[in-house]
Formats: sequence, structure tokens, C-alpha cells
Amino acid sequence: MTEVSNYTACRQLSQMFLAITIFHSSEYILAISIHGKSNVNLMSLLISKHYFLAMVFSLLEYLIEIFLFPGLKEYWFISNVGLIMVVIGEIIRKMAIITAGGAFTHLIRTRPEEHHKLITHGVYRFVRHPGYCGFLIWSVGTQIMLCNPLSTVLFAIVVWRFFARRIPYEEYFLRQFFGFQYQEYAQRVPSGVPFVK
Ligand SMILES: C[S@@+](CC[C@H](N)C(=O)[O-])C[C@H]1O[C@@H](n2cnc3c(N)ncnc32)[C@H](O)[C@@H]1O
Repeated sequence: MTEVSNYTACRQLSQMFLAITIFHSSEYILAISIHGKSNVNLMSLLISKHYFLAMVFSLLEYLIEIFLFPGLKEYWFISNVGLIMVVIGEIIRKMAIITAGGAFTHLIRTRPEEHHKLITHGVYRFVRHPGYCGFLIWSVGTQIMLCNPLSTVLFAIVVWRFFARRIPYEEYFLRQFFGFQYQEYAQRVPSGVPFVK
């Protein structure tokens, strides 16, 4: 590899490593501080098998491309747009978790609980699913930051499909718990995930 590619790989891969470390550790720390250590397990790190494989795939794409087509990784404007998306996505998601507090559970609630209140303030004033909106921006941003064309498209499709299925399921229960209140909220505020009503 040339010196330029060495610098590029070093910088882009360090940014990626930092983005992943900050995202998952803050997710875990917030879960502990909101729900208490006894109610949190390693699942709150949000590293599923599929997610892990997707990240390995994106790393492989990066390594293959930087060896075969090093010029592809030198689009610094695009890479920096990705970095900005990573920061914005991270902020939106963490604001959602902090605003929703105890209402933000990693597993979707399917039974009503007395302390579960409908959150419609803070970031929830602008979108109904800021946590998902933030993750979508963050995850696609990581791939744009790496100038990974294939993984950018794949991440966008896979993450979008995941939330497009999860949101109606989650909202089915929110409508049961909060009735008209949620109905009115959903009519007034967009989901925050493109093309999901
Ligand atoms: C992983 S959190 C995601 C919350 C939200 N979908 C988001 O993207 O910010 C899922 C839990 O949040 C709860 N939840 C979602 N929206 C809520 C709201 N506006 N008020 C209270 N609880 C909510 C659901 O009942 C579910 O158990």
C-alpha cells in the first residue's frame, strides 16, 4: 500500500473503531443508569449476530477496495459527510434514550405497565421514533464514512426494512396502551424513518 492509502486506512478505520466503541458503550452505560444494573444484560450492547456479520462484511469490503481501488477511499468530502452523519445519528439516538428514560426499553413492551408514560416531548416532538431515526443515520453514515458503496446500499436497505417492520409492531402495542392519545400523536408527528407512515 502507498503512504497515502496507509494514512487513509489509518484515519478511516480509527474513526470507525471510535464510532462503534462510543455507540455501544454509551448504549450500555445509559441502559444501566436508566434501568439499573440488575435489569441490564449484554444484550444492551446491541451487538446481534446479524449486526456483527454486517460489520465484518463492511470491513472486508473496505479492505478489498483499499487494496484494489485505493482511489475510491480518497473522496474526503463524502467520507466527511459520513462522519457528520455518524455524529448526528449518535446525538439523535442518545437524546431519544435520555428523553424517554424508563420508557425506552431495548425489547418492545407488549404488556401495559403502570409507570409507562407516553413521551411526546423533547426529540419526540419532532419524530415518533428518534431512536430508530438516529440509528438509521448512524449506521448508513458509518459506511459513507468508509466510502463503502456496496455496504452503504446494503445497510440502508437492511436497516430500513428492519425498522419498517418493527415500527407497526411497536405501535400496535402503543395504541393499545395509550389509545386515542397515541392515535392523535401519530397523526400529528411523522415516524422519523423515511417512507414509514
Ligand atoms: C427501543 S425503544 C424505541 C423507542 C422509539 N421507537 C424510538 O425509536 O425512539 C422501544 C420501546 O419504547 C417504547 N416507546 C416507543 N415510543 C414511545 C413513546 N412515544 N412513549 C413511550 N414509550 C414509547 C415502546 O413501548 C417500546 O417498548
